Parts: sequence; structure tokens; C-alpha cells
Amino acid sequence: MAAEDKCYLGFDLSTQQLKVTAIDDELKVISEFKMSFDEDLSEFGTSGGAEIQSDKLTVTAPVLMWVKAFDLVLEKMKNSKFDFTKVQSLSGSAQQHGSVYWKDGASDTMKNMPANRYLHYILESSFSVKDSPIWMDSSTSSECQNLEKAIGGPERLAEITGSRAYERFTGNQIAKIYKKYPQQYKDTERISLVSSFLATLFLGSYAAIDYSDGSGMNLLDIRRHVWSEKCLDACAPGLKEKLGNPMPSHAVLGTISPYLIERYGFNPDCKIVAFTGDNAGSMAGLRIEEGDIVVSLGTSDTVFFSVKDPKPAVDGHIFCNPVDCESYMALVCFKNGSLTRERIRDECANGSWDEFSKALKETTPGNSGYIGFYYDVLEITPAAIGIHRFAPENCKLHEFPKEVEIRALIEGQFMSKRLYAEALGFKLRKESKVLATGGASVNLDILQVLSDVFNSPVYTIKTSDSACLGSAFRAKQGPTGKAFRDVIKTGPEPKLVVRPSPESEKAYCVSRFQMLEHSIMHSCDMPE
Ligand SMILES: Nc1ncnc2c1ncn2[C@@H]1O[C@H](COP(=O)(O)OP(=O)(O)O)[C@@H](O)[C@H]1O
Ligand SMILES: O=C(CO)[C@@H](O)[C@H](O)COP(=O)(O)O
Repeated sequence: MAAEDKCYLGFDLSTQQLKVTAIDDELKVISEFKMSFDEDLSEFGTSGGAEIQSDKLTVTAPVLMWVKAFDLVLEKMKNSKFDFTKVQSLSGSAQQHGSVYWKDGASDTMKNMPANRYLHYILESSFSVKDSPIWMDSSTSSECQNLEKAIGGPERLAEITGSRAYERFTGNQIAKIYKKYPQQYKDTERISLVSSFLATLFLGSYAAIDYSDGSGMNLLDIRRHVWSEKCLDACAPGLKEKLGNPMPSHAVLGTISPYLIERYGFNPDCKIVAFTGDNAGSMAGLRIEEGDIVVSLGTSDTVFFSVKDPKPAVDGHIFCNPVDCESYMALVCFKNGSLTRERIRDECANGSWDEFSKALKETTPGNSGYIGFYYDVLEITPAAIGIHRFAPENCKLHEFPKEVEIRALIEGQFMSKRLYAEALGFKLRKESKVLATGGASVNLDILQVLSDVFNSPVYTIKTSDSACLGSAFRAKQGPTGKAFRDVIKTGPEPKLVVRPSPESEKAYCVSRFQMLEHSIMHSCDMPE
């Protein structure tokens, strides 16, 4: 087949949407499609792709909404005359930690799927838990305590799995389902991550969990690449069988399902490469080099970098690296990301990103000493809640002028990222690049603050959907057996978008920020 007749697909099922990017054999983007959960699937009634339950801690998403989004995005491609016969291989990524519970009999249903019916009808009764727990959930504190106790403390758990027990991590979520809904757990034949669930829809049979996304479960021994028996036993009985064996992130899991060949005209040889976490997908899309750091500004904010000799800590995570078996991916996640920026935009900038940007332009690096912490919901890093504003002399204030509030939000978010990334082992070098991605990375005024706080140049790639692009790159690489960096070396390079402003070097005092953060940790009204 001629090079111009080949293409590769990368999907991303993130918190707010399902997106797909198609690339050609030279790694150039040829088309992009997306389905937004709130807008295109409004019948499910989600807000930002999620449902917050009445306890305010349990956060879920309807699994059938994701299946319907899958149907609709493929239909959209078909309607736009996308040529499925050209797809050589595909891969994908998804929001991390969320879990999908397949009911007894679902694998039999998948063996015989009539191509004239939508998948969301065919799989209507195939899930034992209809509302999947997602990464925003923080309802499993007692399960976390149990797990840490069973394993010998948070440090020991982090040593084995890369992270101390976190509420959103899948092992703790499964433990809650087992305790609260024992019959549903019993009726479950397979548990997928959101990433391996999406891969399953393409394969038409259960897809393995990959090592990288598997690292976000508090269940995988990240050095030996096997489930930790002790962790499994501490979470729920019979769990190993329900999870299946984990696989390398570059593994070819099989070929596309007969259902999708018949319904959309996919090439029967189209290979499915293991799906992974969205941050891992972004790492693949951004061509990160040693000394670089990625700041992802999606629904969640994350900061991550590659590390050879990881030192798991009690803040932040170590995941298996999705594109380099010799190294790891260190990541810190912040729950109050884009949705908090949107709230402040609505309250202080009339709902306009342009006005929000104007406020950033009219204020100066360091915000004349005004610092704010904005935790609308219980934050992951640090575990704090509430809005806390400080004057230059460190006394607490009830409000800031609007433009000061906007800068305080953005500076506080980025100072926190720098602080926690450095605590997890990141060392800023002279040649370090900050690679920005995610929805808010289109905003150059936000990126200017990022550049100032890290005192480093900020780079982006053409698309803010780096997870889709990285997944398409991984789709191309998986079947070749070659090193990832060799396959993508001709691909597009990140471009410089902003440099730190001259006054930024002396504008930020990280130790003062840290001291104020400690003070609020002791004053926060934490939920029960
Ligand atoms: N111009 C902008 N400035 C700041 N933030 C923006 C801008 N455009 C979009 N966003 C933010 O991007 C977010 C979506 O990011 P995205 O990475 O697509 O989310 P996810 O992948 O988690 O579904 C929106 O919630 C919105 O707040
Ligand atoms: O929990 C984490 C990472 O540990 C989140 O980053 C989720 O993976 C959600 O991703 P986005 O939808 O915000 O990109």
C-alpha cells in the first residue's frame, strides 16, 4: 500500500469529551473529530462530563454515555466521508483511574454484535455498575486507610505501586464497590479502566490494561509489571481474574472487531495497540526530552516529566513510562484546574477569556505580593479546600479586586505546580522547556504566567489535543517493534510560544507560598 493511502487514529476519552485525531504516514494531522458530553449528549445531564452525587464526594459518569459518544463520533467520521479502509492501526487514551464494570455475559454479547445496531443499544445491559467512578471522586478515604494499613503504611505502598493510597485510584474505588454493592461486584466478569474499556469497544473482546495506566490503581507493582497480590487481596476478593493480565503500553492487542469492519468499513487488518492514560498519551504526543516538564491544563491540571530512577513520595505519583520501558513518568495532579478558572472568569471577567487575559496583562508578575489559593472542591495536591487570600504582609483578606483575583488564581496554580514537581524530583535546568497542553494552553496570557513562574520558555504543539496525537503516534509505533523515538523523529516539533519576562526572576517567592500553604492546611474545614 502506498504511503499516502495509510493512516493512523488516536482517540482520547477525557473528562469532557471524546476526541479523535487521524495522522498520515508522515505523522501529519489529516483530520480531527470530537463529541462533547454536555453538549452533544445532553440527555445524560452531566456537568463537565461528570455527575456529582449528593455526598459531594462521589463523582461518576454514565458508562452508556461513553458508549454512545463512541457510536456518534464514528458516525460523524463516516458522514464526513472519512475513509476507514486506510486505517492501519489505532490506539487511544482516556481519563485515568475511572473504572468500568462489565456484567456476566458481556463477553458473549460482544462475540455476536449485529452491525445494523448502535453499540449503546447492544451493550445496554452489559454493565453491572451503570455510573462509573471517575478520577474526580474523593469518597474512598476509609478504603485508602485500609489499603495503607494492610500494606505497611503510605511509604511502603508508594514504594510498590508508585503512589500512596489516593481516593480516586482504582483499587480503592473497587474496594468501595465490593463493600457497598457486593451483588454488583459478584455479577462483574471484568473490570476495565476507562482506557482499556475504550480499547475493548474497538477489539470486541476484553482489552488488557497497559502498564502505564495500570500504575494509577494502587494495585500494580510498577517495577515488576505484575499485580501486587497483597494490594489485590486488600481491596476485593477474586480481583486478579476480573482485571486480566497487564500488558506493555506498546502491545498490539489484536485486530478490529468484525462489527466495526462491517458497520464502518474498517480494514480487517487494522491493529489495536494498547490504550493508556490521557497524561501518558500526552507525553507521547509532546516529544518530551530530558530536563523538560509538561504542564497539562485540561479539566484537571497535571504536571509531569520523565524520570530514570524514581523516588516515589507521599505527594505525587510514579507511573510506568508509556513510551520508554527504561524509565518512568512522575506526575502530580490538581483537581481545581479549568473548572475553577472558568468560575473566576465568570465572576471576574464577565465570562470572557479575552477580559480574563486583559486582567493578566494589566497586572504584573508577583501580583504586588497578593497570593491566593482556590480550592473550589477538595484538592488532591494538597488535600485542602476553600478560598484563601493573603495580603503582602501575610494577613488574610476576604476579597481581592477582580484583576488581582485573576492573577492570584493563575500564579497560585503555577507556583503549586512548580513546588510539587520539584518535591517529586524535577530539576529545572538552563535548557529546560515547559511543554504546555490541554484546553487552556491556547491562552497565551495564561502561558506567559506559566513561563514567568517556571522562569523557562514555554512550547506548545499545533493541537491542544496532545493525548490524541500521542495515541496516533503510538498506534503507528506499536506494530513496528521499533523504539518510539525512532518512529516519531520526523514528526512535528513543539514550537516556542512565550519566554519569561525580565522582571519574573525576582517576582516569586516559593518559600512564602509554601509557608502560606502550610498555614491553610491547618485552618481548612475538611469534610468528614
Ligand atoms: N481560551 C481559553 N483560555 C483558558 N481556558 C480555556 C480556553 N479555551 C478552553 N479552555 C479550557 O479548556 C478546558 C477543556 O480542556 P480539555 O483539555 O479539552 O479538557 P479534557 O481533555 O479534560 O476534556 C475547558 O474546560 C476550558 O475551561
Ligand atoms: O487523575 C488524573 C491524573 O492522575 C487526571 O489528569 C485525569 O486523567 C483526568 O484528565 P483530564 O480529563 O483532565 O485530561
